[in-house]
Amino acid sequence: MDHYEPVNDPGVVFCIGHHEPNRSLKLTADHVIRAHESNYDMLTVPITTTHFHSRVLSLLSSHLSGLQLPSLDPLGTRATSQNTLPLIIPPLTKLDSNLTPNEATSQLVGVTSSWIDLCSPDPLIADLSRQVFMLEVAYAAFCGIGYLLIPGPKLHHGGIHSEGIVYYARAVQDALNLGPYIQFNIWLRMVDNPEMEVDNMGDLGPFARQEFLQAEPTGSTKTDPFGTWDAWDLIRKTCKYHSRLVVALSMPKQLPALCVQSRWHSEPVHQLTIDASSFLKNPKGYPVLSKAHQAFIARLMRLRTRPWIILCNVGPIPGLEDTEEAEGAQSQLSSSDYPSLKASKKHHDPTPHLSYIRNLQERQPPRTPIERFGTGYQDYLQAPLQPLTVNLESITYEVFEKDPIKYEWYERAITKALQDWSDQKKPTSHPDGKVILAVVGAGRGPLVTRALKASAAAGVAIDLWAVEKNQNAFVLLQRHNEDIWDGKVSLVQSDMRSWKGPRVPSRGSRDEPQGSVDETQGGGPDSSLTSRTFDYTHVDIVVSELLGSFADNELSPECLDGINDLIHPEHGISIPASYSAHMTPISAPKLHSDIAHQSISNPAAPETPYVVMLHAIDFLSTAESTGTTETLNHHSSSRSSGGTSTPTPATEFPIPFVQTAWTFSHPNRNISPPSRTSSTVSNAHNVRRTRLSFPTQNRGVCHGIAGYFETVLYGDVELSTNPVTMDAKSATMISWFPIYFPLKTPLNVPDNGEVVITMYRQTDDRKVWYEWMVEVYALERTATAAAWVASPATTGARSGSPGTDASGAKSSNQASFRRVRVGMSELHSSIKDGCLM
Ligand SMILES: C[S@@+](CC[C@H](N)C(=O)[O-])C[C@H]1O[C@@H](n2cnc3c(N)ncnc32)[C@H](O)[C@@H]1O
Repeated sequence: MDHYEPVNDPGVVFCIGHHEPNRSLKLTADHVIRAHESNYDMLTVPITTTHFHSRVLSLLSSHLSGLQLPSLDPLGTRATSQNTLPLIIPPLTKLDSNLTPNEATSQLVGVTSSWIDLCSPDPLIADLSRQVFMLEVAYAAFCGIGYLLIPGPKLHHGGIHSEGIVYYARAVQDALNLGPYIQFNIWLRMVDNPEMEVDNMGDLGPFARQEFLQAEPTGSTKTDPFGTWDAWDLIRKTCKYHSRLVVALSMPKQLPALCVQSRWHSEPVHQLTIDASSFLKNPKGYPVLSKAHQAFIARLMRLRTRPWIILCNVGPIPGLEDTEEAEGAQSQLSSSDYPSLKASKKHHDPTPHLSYIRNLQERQPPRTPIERFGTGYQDYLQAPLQPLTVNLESITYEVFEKDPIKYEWYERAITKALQDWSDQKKPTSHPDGKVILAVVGAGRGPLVTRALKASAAAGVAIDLWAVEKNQNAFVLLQRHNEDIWDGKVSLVQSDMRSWKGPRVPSRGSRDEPQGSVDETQGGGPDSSLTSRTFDYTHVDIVVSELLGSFADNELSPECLDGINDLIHPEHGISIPASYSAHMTPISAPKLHSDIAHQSISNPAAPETPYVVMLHAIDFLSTAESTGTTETLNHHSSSRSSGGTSTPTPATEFPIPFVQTAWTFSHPNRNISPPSRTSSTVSNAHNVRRTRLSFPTQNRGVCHGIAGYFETVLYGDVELSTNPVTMDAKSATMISWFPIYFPLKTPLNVPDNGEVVITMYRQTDDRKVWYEWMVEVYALERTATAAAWVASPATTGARSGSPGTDASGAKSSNQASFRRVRVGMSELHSSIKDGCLM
């Protein structure tokens, strides 16, 4: 069970900014106040002016006019001294920027020039662009600008596609050092659509010399859904997942497929820019967003760090821009778009886009119970609890006890078990015919209360025992026994593994009244107070809740082994009857970045499984159909948040492919008897290993493995944190967050590939730990079926991979595929932080 403190739901407040690309004002504190009065939270400001732009263009043009045509040298390179003759831009002058450090600066988002081309294949243009960029970053840093909006890399240069991104990334890396207090927002489109990448008058891109451009196209001219994400991935990798490097995402009029939306949802999107052209018109002519856009915004707004919304080209802020500029901007809207001022002055809204977004803020869907409960815990890494070795605090138990589902389900399971016991007329271990029920690991006693209720509901008498090793919690158990349970419970303060079992009156003395008894470790009912004699007997029903986020990671198997022999050998049952660990590979850039930074001081950080409320993640292996925006439109109401809710085809989430790693069942009738040659009991039967194959549809990066659990309490009463089954089995249960097994070095995953996870549960009879390793395969189409055909590893898998046939071979139109390993992690091990038994 996980531990976190719930906090009150603060509600969703949008932070909204205004972007005017041609803003030429010298912004002062008064302007910012004006913007606030209009209900905007912040404004963007260009770092440099058109004067600076003109100055750079004239420099370039006079430089080019004096240059010879770039030629290859005898060694075949164009990187010669002649061709790379630098052009140095002199420092900024007062006419080059309208920005002045003042009280308003902290409310401004600086925008660097979009007319540069850091990716240019022409070294002259790329270097000139780099200088412009650096001058702007340095001046923004000097002025105290905290946030910079950096237009994303230009991906298409004649026939060359996505080749210069590394130069862009290198420049950003330098900029991060130049502006040590600036957050750099790389402004990206959601998909790479070459048609959207148009050059404007004065852009440096078209000045690239023909000799550096390739005649023959190397890249596709089609839209690449993951093209801009690929560019981002390269930039942030070059910059080592820098915490001040984030995404400003431009939301297009037509949203891309859900798999692309999900990818961006997992990235650090700190700004969401919405152009006036992305709005639709409602019947009254007012700007509105489509249901799909609303759903995507709602999804982003549930993240721990909500993006700011920047409205672009939506007309002036009233009273801020001069009339000419205002008219220019407004002219983008046709006159029929809005009721004319004359016609309906009373209803005129000078900022209709802003009003709409503010209205959207009010209409944000309510948070799910787990979101409310876990506010502030999204993507927050926690070490798993070790309740076996550490005594929990009362507040921790109090948090557990707030779960609206778990205890209810336990009560149902116990009631059913008692009813079945009675219906099947099974003999009991108590001489009076009562069913002997023991809650082991009783904590502060909520399951004890539920067991008493279940007994009353089923009409089956029980002899109830509660075993707890936490001496502090035991005080409360004693108090509850007196105040709430009428002394009906026999309490045992002991580690369950050394409990000798319940004691019942000997057959001959069973008519004597039985009172409540307190038992300390190894002891029994205080028989000196009565004339009764007692015998040890079996437990009929053992109830425990010792589960962790990955089922067995809080050592439930080892604890329950300790009382295995106490459970009646024929009729005895355990609630839970079984539990299983489940997993799936994920992309989790935020978690990777946090762990990478932690590992500077703690080298074991990437070899530790963490409990974490997964939000900003993307499932790499999903069911084949990832849905469309249409689906999203139709079902925008049936949603909940992040990776923790159950996606169905009717929701906004692609369905993850989650597989079972292994299972434990209790009582375990297969434990081998203790060795005669050794005093220690072997734990070898609790070792597990698995190797599971996960098909991946879209390229991405695997940062680690998400782990979940399912448990059968009794019969059809089950609990689940598995995103695929949790809604059906135990919707709104809040007790557990998933577990996350990180990879030290993220692995790139190709389109239509496979991720294979090998995982061990290891033990040395003193502690338990996990080992994990990930391999990535590309599936190569082979000409004939004679080649070795893919046979995904599925040992231990409960179900086959989507897209694989019964034999495990990928098949499509008779084509065969060969698996080629393209990446492999090291074998990670949590042995240093293993769970002590
Ligand atoms: C996750 S808490 C559950 C507490 C309570 N049953 C509930 O559901 O709220 C697990 C409890 O088991 C206790 N525990 C763990 N291992 C134990 C052991 N070997 N013997 C006795 N108690 C144990 C812990 O001290 C803790 O109180």
